Amino acid sequence: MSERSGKVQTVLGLIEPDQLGRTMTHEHLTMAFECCHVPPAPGDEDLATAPIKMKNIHWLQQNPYSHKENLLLNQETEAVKEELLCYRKAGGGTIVENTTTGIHRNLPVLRQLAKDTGVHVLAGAGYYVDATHSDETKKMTVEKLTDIIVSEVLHGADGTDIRCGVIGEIGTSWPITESEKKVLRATAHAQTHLGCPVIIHPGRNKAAPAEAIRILQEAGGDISKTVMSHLDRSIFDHGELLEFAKMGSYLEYDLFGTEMLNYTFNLDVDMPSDSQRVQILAFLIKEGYEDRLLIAHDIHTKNRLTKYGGHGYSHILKNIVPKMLSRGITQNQVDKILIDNPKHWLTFK
Ligand SMILES: CCC(=O)NCCS(=O)(=O)O
Repeated sequence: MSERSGKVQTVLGLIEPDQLGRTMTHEHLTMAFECCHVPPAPGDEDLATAPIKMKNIHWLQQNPYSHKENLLLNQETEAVKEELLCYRKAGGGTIVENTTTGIHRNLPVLRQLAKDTGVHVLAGAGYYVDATHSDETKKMTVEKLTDIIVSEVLHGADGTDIRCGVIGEIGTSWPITESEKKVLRATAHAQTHLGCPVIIHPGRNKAAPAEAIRILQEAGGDISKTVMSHLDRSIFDHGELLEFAKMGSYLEYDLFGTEMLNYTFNLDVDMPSDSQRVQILAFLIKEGYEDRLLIAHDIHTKNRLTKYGGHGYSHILKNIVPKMLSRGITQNQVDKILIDNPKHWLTFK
């Protein structure tokens, strides 16, 4: 048994699982997303370079990835700190910060935010999608990748002594690349060694979540302690969703607050509204999955912050929970989704 067994590892050290409280299992507090810039539509070039102003907010919400400055959440630490204080006031306890290598993880900033706000923050080990893997990363063996991920959890990451409390978000594209497959196998090996929580970012295809789970499974990963993120934009057919749910991972709806007409990363996808997300949660609860559901906002661009007219980190607590209750989801089920399920996922075996 390790010192982590039965505990949760935050950026300020180990805590008891009961200390977590209400938990957003997929957020970013500081990161940069230049890797995923989408050129603006013809005619929108001026909007894409204009300073962020009230009159441009709607365009920004519809085209968040076409404005380079909007992709730099790491410039907004003061605003994020204010938001975390509001999150605490609204009853929030913990944030799982999913920034991994490739999108500018900054552990000292996470530690300072946790100290300044009293919100428990967990950091993520491992690597984002292939497009951000360095040449050095791409050349690594599964064994080397495993050693690095294990060390990020046991000793600290990025040259600091700040330890990660989850592996992920581990990035995958569609189709999953060879480098991403190695990282998935290393994730499974590290999880076997550590007994820790894992969280996966699937490629933008309905087959992507199951394929990532199969690779983890074949490498010995513990799927019952693994979260599949971004199901909001991945699997739409209810039958296919239930087939995926049977594989046994946690099912995460983590794009609450994102309502856009054209999802520029995949124009075939109609991004659901928050009301539709609540309907899907109610459906999965009816089908017996209330112990496997997790929710979050996945804030990763400036426009999602209240400073820029966005919904902020408290949207779920302030607006979505009342909506869930009004749609027949019970308080006990809400508490499972926000408190009990995150607690079980985040506790080391
Ligand atoms: C780093 C943040 C991230 O990957 N968010 C997911 C966005 S999406 O793929 O669901 O559009």
